[in-house]
Amino acid sequence: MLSFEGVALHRGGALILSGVTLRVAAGEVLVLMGRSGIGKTSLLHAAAGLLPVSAGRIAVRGRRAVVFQEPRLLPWRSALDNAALGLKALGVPRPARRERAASLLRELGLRDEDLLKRPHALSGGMRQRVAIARALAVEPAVLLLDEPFAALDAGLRAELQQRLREAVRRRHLATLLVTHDVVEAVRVGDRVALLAGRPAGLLPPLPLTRPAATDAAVFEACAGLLRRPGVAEALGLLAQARQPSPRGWD
Ligand SMILES: Nc1ncnc2c1ncn2[C@@H]1O[C@H](COP(=O)(O)OP(=O)(O)OP(=O)(O)O)[C@@H](O)[C@H]1O
Repeated sequence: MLSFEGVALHRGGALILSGVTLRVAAGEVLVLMGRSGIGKTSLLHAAAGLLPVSAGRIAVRGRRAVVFQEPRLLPWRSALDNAALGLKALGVPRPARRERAASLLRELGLRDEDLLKRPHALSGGMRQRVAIARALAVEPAVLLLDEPFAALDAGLRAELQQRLREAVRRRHLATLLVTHDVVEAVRVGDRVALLAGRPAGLLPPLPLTRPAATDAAVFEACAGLLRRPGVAEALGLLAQARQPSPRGWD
C-alpha cells in the first residue's frame, strides 16, 4: 500500500505540488498523468524516497522498487546479474538469486540465450525487461514506474504493457505508473489521477474500465477518457490543438 497525505514538494526553491492526497491499494495500478513539467516525476521520486517532501506524509507499506525511463543497468554485468542485483544487496545466496532472476527474465519474455548477454548486446526493449525484472526480483509491495516504455516503439510497448499488467496483478502490487501515453493508461491502469494547476494539485482520480484487447476497444476507451471533463485540459491537449503548425492553424 502507498499513500500520500497532504504532500507538498519544492523543486529549485519553487513550490510545485501542494495538498496531494492519494491512496494506491495493493493490486491496483494508479496512473499519474499531467502536462510536462507539472511534477509527476518529482512526486514519484518522493514516493521512492529520493526527494524529501516539504509538507505532508508519504506512507509505504512493504518494500518499494523503482523502474526509470532508462534501464540504468550495469554495463559490465550480464542481464541475469543485473536482474539479480537487488537480491544480492538483500543477501540472497547466489544460486537462489540467479534462479529467481532467470525465472523473472523468462516471465518478461527474455530467451535463455539472452540471459548471459551484457546490456550493450540487448535491444532497448530487452534492457527495459531486465530493469523490470530487477525491480520485481526484490518482491516489492509497491512498484513505482516512471515512463518505463516511453523510449520503445509502439508494438513492443503494447507487449510490455501486457506483461507488466500481468506481472503486477499476479503479485498484487500497489503500482504507481507515470506516463504521457493515454493508450498506456487505459491498457495498464485501474484508475488515472491527473495533476493540474500551479502549484499543482491532484484532480479526483477517475476509474478506468478495462478495454477488450482489440485496438478499436483501446482507442474507444482513450476517447472516453479524453471526453471526461478536465482531462484534455490537464494533459495540455487543448492548448496544443490551438498551436499553429508550419502549415497554418490545425
Ligand atoms: N533537479 C531539479 N532542480 C530544480 N528543479 C527541478 C529539478 N527537476 C525538476 N525540476 C522542476 O520541477 C518541476 C517538475 O518537474 P518534473 O520532472 O517532476 O515534472 P514532470 O511532470 O515529470 O515532467 P515531464 O512530463 O516533462 O517529465 C519542473 O518545473 C521542473 O523544471
